[in-house]
Amino acid sequence: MSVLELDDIRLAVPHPSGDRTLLRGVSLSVAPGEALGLVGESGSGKSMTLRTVLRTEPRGAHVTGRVLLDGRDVRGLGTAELRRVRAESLAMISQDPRAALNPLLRVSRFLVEGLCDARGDDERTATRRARDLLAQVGIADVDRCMNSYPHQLSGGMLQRVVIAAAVAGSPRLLLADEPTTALDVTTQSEVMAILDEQRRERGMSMIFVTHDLELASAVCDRIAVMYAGEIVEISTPERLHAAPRHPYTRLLLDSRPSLTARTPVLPVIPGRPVAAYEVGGGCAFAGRCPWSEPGCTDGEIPLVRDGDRAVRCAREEELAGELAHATGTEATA
Ligand SMILES: Nc1ncnc2c1ncn2[C@@H]1O[C@H](COP(=O)(O)OP(=O)(O)OP(=O)(O)O)[C@@H](O)[C@H]1O
Repeated sequence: MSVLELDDIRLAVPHPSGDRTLLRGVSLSVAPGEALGLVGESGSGKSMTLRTVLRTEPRGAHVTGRVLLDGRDVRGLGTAELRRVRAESLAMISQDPRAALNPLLRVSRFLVEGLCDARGDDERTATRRARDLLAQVGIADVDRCMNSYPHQLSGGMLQRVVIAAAVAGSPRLLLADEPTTALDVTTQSEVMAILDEQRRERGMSMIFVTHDLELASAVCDRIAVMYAGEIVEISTPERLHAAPRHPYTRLLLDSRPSLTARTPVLPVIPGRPVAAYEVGGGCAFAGRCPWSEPGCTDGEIPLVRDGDRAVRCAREEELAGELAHATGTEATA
């Protein structure tokens, strides 16, 4: 059974000019121990998807569809049960570790109180565990870290503290929303390696939200590509790179900077990203797609599954070969 299954999640928020759709039927699953990358441009709905799992969507949002965590629909849980499920089964790591820590508490208090609450540890046991956890996430000077207030630590150190707290109870599912985006490049790779190592050692599943297709490909078993509030392609990193099936994925791959090809200007995807609420009939990407035809703007285009892959493109069969071999020719500067 999947650790997480999202089944046709639709989300709309109230707006003075009428409800605005932000998610248009997101379906995905995460297997035990699996890391799923959720990739797409800014505003495509990646963070909002995670928020439906945590049930922290904007106030007044209308949500339909099912969020099954180990087979139980978290959308139907009462407050007390939701709190218990969140504490036992889910952990969130966001871009800004400072938001997760109380600025008035030393790291030791943050970790020890968390461990006492979550596991019922006494203070001595929790302190010993907190120190072990900090060592496991690569903190060299554990004493100094335990005695520090958040403002005395670097972003990289703080994110390690947040990772230590997140993995402490070995939750079933880690939700990581751009956990390294705010860090410098060297710290980014160290923190990412620690997160990856801790997750694998504890057999935890993860949804990893990022703009960075390469980073997601390095640490995830499968990648789901989002566009305008829906998933347009799911695949393994290897197959996604070798043979993307959706034009948007192809153009995302083409718009990566290359260290070897000398291009005077970086190729970009033509046009601007479309918000979910702006999408009419047919394919949301049709207006920017070099391969679109008049038929692409009609009706609803389903996400068609094929083993561990899935694609939402009306021309998927015709384009399969072409998308696999196109190399940046369709992206424009
Ligand atoms: N509280 C809110 N109320 C209304 N709309 C919101 C709210 N938060 C986000 N949105 C809108 O929802 C859409 C999806 O946002 P979301 O944060 O999920 O995107 P994202 O793919 O995670 O982008 P980014 O990579 O920039 O974080 C965007 O159009 C955004 O403007």
